[in-house]
Amino acid sequence: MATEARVLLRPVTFVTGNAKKLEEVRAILGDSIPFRSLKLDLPELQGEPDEISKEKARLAAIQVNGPVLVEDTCLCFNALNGLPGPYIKWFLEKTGHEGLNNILKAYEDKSAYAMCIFSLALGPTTEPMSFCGKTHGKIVPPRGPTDFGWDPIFQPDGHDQTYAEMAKDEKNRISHRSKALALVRAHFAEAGYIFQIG
Ligand SMILES: O=c1nc[nH]c2c1ncn2[C@H]1C[C@H](O)[C@@H](COP(=O)(O)OP(=O)(O)OP(=O)(O)O)O1
Ligand SMILES: [Mg+2]
Repeated sequence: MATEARVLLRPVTFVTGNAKKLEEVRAILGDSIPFRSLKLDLPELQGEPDEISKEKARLAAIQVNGPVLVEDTCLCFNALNGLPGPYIKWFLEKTGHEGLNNILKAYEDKSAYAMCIFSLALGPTTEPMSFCGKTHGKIVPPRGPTDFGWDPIFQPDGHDQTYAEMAKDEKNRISHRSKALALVRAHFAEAGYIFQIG
């Protein structure tokens, strides 16, 4: 059955307040999906990661009044059943890399996963869709440049470097963000959106 083509009159706006995320999204997507970016620090609810991301998309779609893409990133410690999860931003700000390592000193299990949930809303009245990517690894004492969040303390499985130590294109090949964006691209390929951008 042919998918109904949907015409988008505007490029998708990727809304984020985080310049490093935007840099990675640009590098990963290239020109596969026409998008522009908008810097807004959207309020984030408490709750399950999928709902937090969808709610960001709803708020962004109202502000932009057009198609939007947002994402919410979690860092989940298995010893803590997934926490800090969506609250990693505040844990990182208040306790730093050292504090995050110290929390896990109480546990033998240092395993963790990085998770990105992108949410796409085609407009202010359509229900957002989510796309989730995960990369498994472990929490280690910080190594490498400190210019992006918790990258220095996350070492993905099968690698001996932290995200921070890796070359950018290597991180982008294996990251939670690129896995989620592969699903976003597949959705765009299947949904048959047509961009009529004047
Ligand atoms: O690949 C990553 N490698 C290392 N650190 C990362 C990564 N991706 C997000 N992060 C940090 C940013 C923030 O401290 C927290 C997620 O919080 P999160 O709300 O998703 O990000 P944000 O508020 O900075 O930007 P946004 O305006 O898109 O919500 O983890
Ligand atoms: Mg945020």
